Amino acid sequence: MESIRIADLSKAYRTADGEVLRVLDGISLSVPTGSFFSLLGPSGCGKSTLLNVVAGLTDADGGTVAIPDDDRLGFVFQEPRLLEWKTVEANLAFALDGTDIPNGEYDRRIEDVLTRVGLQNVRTEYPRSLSRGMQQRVAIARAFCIEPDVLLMDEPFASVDEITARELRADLLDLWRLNEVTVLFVTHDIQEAVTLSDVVAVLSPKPAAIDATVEIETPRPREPDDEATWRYYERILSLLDGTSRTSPEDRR
Ligand SMILES: Nc1ncnc2c1ncn2[C@@H]1O[C@H](COP(=O)(O)OP(=O)(O)OP(=O)(O)O)[C@@H](O)[C@H]1O
Repeated sequence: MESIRIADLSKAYRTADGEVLRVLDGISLSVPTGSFFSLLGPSGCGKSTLLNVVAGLTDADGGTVAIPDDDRLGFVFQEPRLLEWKTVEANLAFALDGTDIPNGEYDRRIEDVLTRVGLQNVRTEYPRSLSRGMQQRVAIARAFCIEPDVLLMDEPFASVDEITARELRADLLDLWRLNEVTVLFVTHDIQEAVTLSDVVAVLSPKPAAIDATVEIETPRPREPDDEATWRYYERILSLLDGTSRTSPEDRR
């Protein structure tokens, strides 16, 4: 079963000086239901554009994205994007308002998810009184409180320190397992992709095409300095560098 099917997606932007900037070039991929699937590529290659097209926030020029009609989508971006004038619990309730989840369930869901990410004590705080890492934790809780079928994440840990990022990655994996959600995760960090993912799709520089998909087969939890993690790291780095020929095993 698959949750997201992308076929032959293309996209170009027109720059301020009228030039055409081709960003996506015939992207096709299939994201299995319940998998943790990463899109990895160099800065500026078109990862966010691809995720935004999947999210329906940007129109493609060609190709299709298919997600089952009744699937609920959640988002987490690099910035927490919390509503500053609402408390933590009100931010989560606002996300729930956008769904058909009955009001009577809000309290339990908010309490559950905040407890899971260790934020039950800041339920009535405003975002400004929280650290950046805690704000991003709230953003993750907000995404999970609606119990999404598909979660789209755009470099969610790129703007927090590495210690916090490690904690957040562990929390994310716990929530992913518990909720059986399909995650499509954008990153340019190879170790992050390897430690988290079932599958890493390696994108070429823009216009982005899928250069290879690599299945990460080692059991979790995976540490950044595990030998197996390093082996995958080297393999993916060489794919990104283009220093090694893509093996038939990688090119699917
Ligand atoms: N609305 C837009 N209009 C014109 N050009 C754009 C627009 N959005 C993105 N671009 C350009 O398209 C290219 C791909 O951008 P995108 O943000 O999708 O890449 P990315 O891989 O996510 O980059 P990063 O890793 O740096 O976030 C970049 O050159 C960017 O400047």
